[in-house]
Amino acid sequence: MEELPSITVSQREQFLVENDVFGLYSYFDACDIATQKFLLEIERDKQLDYLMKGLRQLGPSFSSLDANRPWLCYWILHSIALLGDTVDDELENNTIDFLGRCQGSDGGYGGGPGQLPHLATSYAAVNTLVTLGGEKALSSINREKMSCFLRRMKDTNGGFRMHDMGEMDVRACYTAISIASILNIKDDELTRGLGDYILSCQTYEGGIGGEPGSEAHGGYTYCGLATMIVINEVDRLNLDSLMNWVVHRQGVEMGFQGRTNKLVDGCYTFWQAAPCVLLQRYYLAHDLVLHGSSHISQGTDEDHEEHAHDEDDPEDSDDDDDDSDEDNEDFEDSGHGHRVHHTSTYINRRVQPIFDSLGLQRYVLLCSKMPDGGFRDKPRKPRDFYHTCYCLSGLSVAQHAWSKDEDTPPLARDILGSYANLLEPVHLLHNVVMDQYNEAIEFFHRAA
Ligand SMILES: CC(C)=CCC/C(C)=C/CC/C(C)=C/COP(=O)(O)OP(=O)(O)O
Ligand SMILES: [Zn+2]
Repeated sequence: MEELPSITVSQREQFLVENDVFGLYSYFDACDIATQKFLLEIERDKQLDYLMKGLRQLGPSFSSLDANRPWLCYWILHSIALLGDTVDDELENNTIDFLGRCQGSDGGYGGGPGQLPHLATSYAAVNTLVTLGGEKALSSINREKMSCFLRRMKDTNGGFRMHDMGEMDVRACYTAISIASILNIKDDELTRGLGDYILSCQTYEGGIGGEPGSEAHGGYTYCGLATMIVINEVDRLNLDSLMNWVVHRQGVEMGFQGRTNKLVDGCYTFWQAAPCVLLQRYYLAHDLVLHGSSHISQGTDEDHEEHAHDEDDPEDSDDDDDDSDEDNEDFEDSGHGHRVHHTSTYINRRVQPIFDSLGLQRYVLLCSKMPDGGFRDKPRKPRDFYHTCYCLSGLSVAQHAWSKDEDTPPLARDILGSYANLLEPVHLLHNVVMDQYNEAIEFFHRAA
């Protein structure tokens, strides 16, 4: 008897995931329009309910995250901010007090009160306080001591360690430089040799690994690229190969994988889509040509139509060829508190994303979104706050990817599902919502 060809464990896992994902897409395609609309809804109330409950009280299974408590604050509060909501005064004050107790006497924030200061939890704490905003939250950060902590983490080879005697990697570089940039304490001492270190982590594939010699990975690629942009050395990277690597991480499921030959995962919606947008905007701003691609230029995105905006899309009646760049107040109320912008207003400030933005939104909304709120990695996985934060962050990046700059709002056709799905825009280098970022920058500029 002829032997069946054997498949590897990885091939089998990939096959099972594709089966689940395509099963969900086929189910969606077979539904009537009303059900489809419902399935694509972000369901803000359910999201907020899941998030608010988590911020107030977590069950015993979360004890394993005891060294990550500022991260839980950030994942939850940033998700709430992306949804355009805020917490009440009591929750806000409790969060500020709690993070104050995580702040070490020699600077930086630990994973909980009395724990060793660590760069990752310091980044989470600072981003949480920036997300809360206001005098009390922002002034609770001891900038002088944070500056000492960052200097202590700096290594002579240019990189940073995660904590005293800790490991050195691209995450540490990014978290240190993101904190320093937001708090307005970045200087030559912190940036010296940093570009050399990140450069040594770019691999033959084009992406960036965690440390020299490690495999390229989406999480580290985001960290490395964002760091190079913040320190103004991004042109030292091989940008063409980085671009090539990152766009090819979007697979047949339409979500992103973290590294070559690995499975799709909702959290990479942010870690991989943000570098795509950062690179595309950098290429556009510097008049660089993307080799091997015709769609990076100022597309009028005709093929965008085919992804089905439905009958309530106000774009359908518009003249897409109008390239007027005037702010002609050409909007209407979507009925969800958002104002829908028409193509004619913003066409010159729009671009065809270098990844399939609507496909990515479809993966997040149909495969990662859970019926009772929260988001997950992939079908059959449970929801969690990390994936909720990065699925929502990535969804926001995908929705806003059609704009050449942060000031151009998305059109209805950029958003999969109703315009009520529109999320707040994030600052791509720090992953805090734009308004909160602007407030913090102003505050720490005055504090200097
Ligand atoms: C700001 C900050 C601290 C950023 C962290 C960035 C980040 C997500 C790094 C990823 C770390 C990593 C090697 C995951 C691989 O896990 P895996 O092998 O379970 O997943 P995979 O199969 O998808 O690669
Ligand atoms: Zn994940």
